[in-house]
Amino acid sequence: MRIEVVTLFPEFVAEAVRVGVLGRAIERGTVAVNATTPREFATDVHKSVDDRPYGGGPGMVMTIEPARTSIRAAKARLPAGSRSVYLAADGAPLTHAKAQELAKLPGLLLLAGRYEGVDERLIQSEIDESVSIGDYVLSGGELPALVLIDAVVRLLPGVLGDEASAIEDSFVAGLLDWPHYTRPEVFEGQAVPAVLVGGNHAAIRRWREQQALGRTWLRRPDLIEKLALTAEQQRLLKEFLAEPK
Ligand SMILES: Nc1nonc1C(=O)NC1CCNCC1
Repeated sequence: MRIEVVTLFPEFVAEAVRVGVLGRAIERGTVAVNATTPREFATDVHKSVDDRPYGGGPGMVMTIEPARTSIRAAKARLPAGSRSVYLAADGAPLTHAKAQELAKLPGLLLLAGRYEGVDERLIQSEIDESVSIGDYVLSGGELPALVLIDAVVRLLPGVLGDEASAIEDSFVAGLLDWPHYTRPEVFEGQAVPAVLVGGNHAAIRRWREQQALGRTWLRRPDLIEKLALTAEQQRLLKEFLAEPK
């Protein structure tokens, strides 16, 4: 997969993707991430990329040019069938399902905006869809682009050492994750749940599913409502809720 990020801070993106799972996926050639700036296509002496908003109001707006030239140059480096995404607070939510959908594509163009936003005509002419990583406003689209890249790349074949860890991620089942523990087995008197050190894999799977169900019910009832829980899941959840906390 090839990913082109159009951003005013290409060095930030280039540095951030060099670490961890992303960095290894790039080294292996599973994914290529290239970041470029519209500023290299700016024709005025000040290398302008923004201007004041029509209608007044605070802040600045990213102008159509040179961003459009930059986007089109990036698209020319992407394979046919690639998709262009604008990271914006008013975009559609980034979900696991969306990440799975994007992970099937041969390439992605990610536009990371700054300022109040970008000229709407640029979005209309160059962008396939807008995506948001959450209902809050950030100072730039670079962190959202990096979040999207991480969520997508970890789903590519061979990227995760143990592919099961992506498949087992509770979000695949529409649930929050279960709690994780590692050594020491007892820390300041707090022991790891006995089931996890008992070696009974069926009991461990059951406990993890029960924890995922319980935590989702407590923290994200909106997710639970979307699920058609099996009779066994309903029983596990009822048992979880009956336990003294
Ligand atoms: N939340 C967000 N998910 O994606 N992008 C988000 C965001 O806040 N973008 C900023 C909005 C204001 N202009 C600079 C970019």
